[in-house]
Amino acid sequence: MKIRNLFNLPKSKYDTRSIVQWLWQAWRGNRLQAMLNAVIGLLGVVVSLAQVGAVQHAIDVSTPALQGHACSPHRIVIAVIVMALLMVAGLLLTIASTWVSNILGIRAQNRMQQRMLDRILRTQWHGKEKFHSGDVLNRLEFDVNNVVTFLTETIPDSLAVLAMFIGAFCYLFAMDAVLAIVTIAIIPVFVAVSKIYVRQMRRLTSEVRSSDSKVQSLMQETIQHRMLIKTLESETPMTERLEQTQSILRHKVVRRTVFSVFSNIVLWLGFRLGYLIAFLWAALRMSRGSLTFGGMTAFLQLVGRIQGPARNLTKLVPQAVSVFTAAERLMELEEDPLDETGEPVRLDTPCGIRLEHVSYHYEDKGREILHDLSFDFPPASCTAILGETGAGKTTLIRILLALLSPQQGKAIIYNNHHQETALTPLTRCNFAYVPQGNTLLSGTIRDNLRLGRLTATEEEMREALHKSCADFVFDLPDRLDTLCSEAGGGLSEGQAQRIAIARALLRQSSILVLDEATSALDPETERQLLNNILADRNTTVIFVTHRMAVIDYCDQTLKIVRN
Ligand SMILES: Nc1ncnc2c1ncn2[C@@H]1O[C@H](COP(=O)(O)OP(=O)(O)OP(=O)(O)O)[C@@H](O)[C@H]1O
Repeated sequence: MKIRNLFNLPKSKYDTRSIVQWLWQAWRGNRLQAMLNAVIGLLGVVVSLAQVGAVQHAIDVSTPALQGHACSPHRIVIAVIVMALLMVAGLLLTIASTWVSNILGIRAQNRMQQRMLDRILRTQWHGKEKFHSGDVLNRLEFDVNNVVTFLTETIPDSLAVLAMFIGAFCYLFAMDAVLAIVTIAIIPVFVAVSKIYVRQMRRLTSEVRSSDSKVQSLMQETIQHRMLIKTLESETPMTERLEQTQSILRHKVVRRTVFSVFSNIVLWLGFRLGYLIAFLWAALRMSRGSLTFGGMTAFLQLVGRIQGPARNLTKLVPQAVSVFTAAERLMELEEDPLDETGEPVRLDTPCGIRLEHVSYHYEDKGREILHDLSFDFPPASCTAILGETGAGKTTLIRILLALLSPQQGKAIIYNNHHQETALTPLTRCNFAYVPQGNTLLSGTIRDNLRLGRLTATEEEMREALHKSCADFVFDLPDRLDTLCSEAGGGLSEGQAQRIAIARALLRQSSILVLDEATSALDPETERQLLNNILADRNTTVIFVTHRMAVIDYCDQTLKIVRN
């Protein structure tokens, strides 16, 4: 029977086999931690069962009736020393387990987050994001944590738990077979009940997870647009919206908690009942003289050591189900194909671009944004792309940068040395791009410039800043080490734009694409900047612009007309 049917999981787009394969791959990356946890867990079982034997032995050697003569203090002391050594061993194992969980745990989680983030960054892009960024963050944080904890702690711990269960059962069986069977007789009932439990818990947990994602998405978007919200005087509506979203989450958490408390009470009653039965049985045997006092103590400890693992094993099922949910949520992030990989194709400068009958429409929109467009951007030329808003200028830029590929026609990069090739992600190295708006990241100005070229020297940064009319950086108290907050916070729009242009210049690419990149500059600075950029006749420059000042500098224009 399929696992999904067994646990009544809702239909998913991934089959059980692919989820298990995905989890297996994830496990392979964290083998060391999982194995260490398993070894520590198994040693813990050995120590724990040895403790039972040691206590039994210590009590028995201290009981005169059993010894038939006065007890030897020497033997009692040795028995207690053995108990103490086993306690120390238990403590050392607990320390080792905490160390492995915390130190190696955070490493394993970081590794998986890095891998996922890298995958997301290299995924093909189709014009807009599939998931809300808050939702993606929620998955990268909680679902990754869930998967890593399950693979590196829960599964190895379960091995130890199983070993403890079997070891304690055998020990008890050797002492009293009937009692051992009575102790585990309740397990089939648990398995039957846990099926109903899992179904309900799975539904409640997935509702809580998706509400949690919504709360995080709302908070993230609110903080991101704090300025806008202030200017719209929408602080109260936004807080109220958060309260509404959170109240749904609270309601779902309450429902899940009520269900979980109820299940725990039922579980607790079952285990207590089992314990009382075991106690009664052992007490009766002791009263008849067929069980020593040490034996009675061992009995009770062993019942605990059977019931504890049994309880933990029952928890494994809902945990496994929740890991399946987490794995599916992470697999969704890896669903889209990767960009083409390989050696970047860098052509000798200057390069041009030829569009041959290019047509493009976004996947979910029927309207053709670009229709049968043919155009030549010759090497070392300067072109202005014009067009009314929404006509498709940015779409065309995305095609040049190979972020989108046309459904029809060809987009080719070429040079005067007869090199030419179709535009692909591998030809992106020939481009430097300055997008619309403020695109600086948090960190220093130097950090932002290094995104243009990691190896850029201070002198090269100075030169690029000078070319982009951003000499003001050297008048700031911390110069290149001036800290910007998110989206270049702390700088004016025009200052951020000029640093973004310097960052693009540092790429030293043969084609420079600027999307409304001078919109926040005063006419004099804009003129100076255009002169500086166009002085390099090895660079092909493409402006998307509505500004006459820019158009006047260009050799040709391309007007995109709305279809
Ligand atoms: N990811 C997308 N999915 C579907 N349609 C899109 C997507 N991105 C843009 N569009 C649509 O494509 C059309 C062209 O958009 P584009 O951003 O290229 O226009 P634009 O000329 O750059 O506009 P503006 O001057 O306002 O920036 C618009 O009608 C827009 O609604």
